[in-house]
Amino acid sequence: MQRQTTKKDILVIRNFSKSYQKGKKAVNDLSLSVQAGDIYGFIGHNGAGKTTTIRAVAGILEFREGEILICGHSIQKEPILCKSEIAYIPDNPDLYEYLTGIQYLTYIGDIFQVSAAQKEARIRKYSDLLELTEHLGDLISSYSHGMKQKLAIISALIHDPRLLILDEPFVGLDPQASYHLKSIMKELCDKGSAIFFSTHVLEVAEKLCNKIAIIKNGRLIASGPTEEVRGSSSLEEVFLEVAKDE
Ligand SMILES: Nc1ncnc2c1ncn2[C@@H]1O[C@H](COP(=O)(O)OP(=O)(O)OP(=O)(O)O)[C@@H](O)[C@H]1O
Repeated sequence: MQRQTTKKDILVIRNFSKSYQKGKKAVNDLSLSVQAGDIYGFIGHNGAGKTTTIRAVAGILEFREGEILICGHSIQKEPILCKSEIAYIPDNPDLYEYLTGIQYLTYIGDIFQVSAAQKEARIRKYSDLLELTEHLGDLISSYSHGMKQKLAIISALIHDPRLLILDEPFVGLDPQASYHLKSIMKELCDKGSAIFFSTHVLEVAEKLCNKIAIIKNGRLIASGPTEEVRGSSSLEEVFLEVAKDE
């Protein structure tokens, strides 16, 4: 019998499949759930199907097989409602280069109808933390890759999302920014939100995540609490073992 969703379920993926080409499934019958307070790491080899899953969860990739629920609502049937609850940071954020940092953040805050006071407070808090405040008046086109990533992170936090979805968030961030991002992730989850993110950095996944899913050739091959997935080995050992070709 299919498990009912509970109030704590922030993200439920049920039997999700996606093919780009006929006859070849990029993701095959994937099911998992992310609950309030979870920092859920999604790991797998190149081409395993992580970004495909993440883009479907974020509501920017159409699919016909399976269902994805955000706080109990279908991303296909109620996309606007779902998108008001989530924030998605792709691996290579596409920002409006002709805006300044502050113009961009204000614009994103307005789209999510965040009050002026909350917008200002969150922009100040996260820009200070990520040391971007002094650059907010500059055009985004002048930003380095890491600065653009920081801006994307701040913009994702402006509406205090229930679900933060990140694709390879630590690539390109300096150690200090990585440290602050990890503390932001923990803080968000302590407040009852949830995080679902892909990474190739297994040490980070092992330390940061209370739950892990491993995907291989489009199929989920392990998922659950990090200690259970890891068993008595390190996550790296488990990953290398399951990544071997059958
Ligand atoms: N737009 C697309 N058109 C056709 N095939 C695609 C497309 N996007 C992804 N694929 C294929 O789907 C499969 C899964 O790709 P996906 O990008 O989801 O993997 P990934 O786990 O995110 O990989 P990586 O770690 O390299 O980012 C791969 O075989 C890939 O070639």
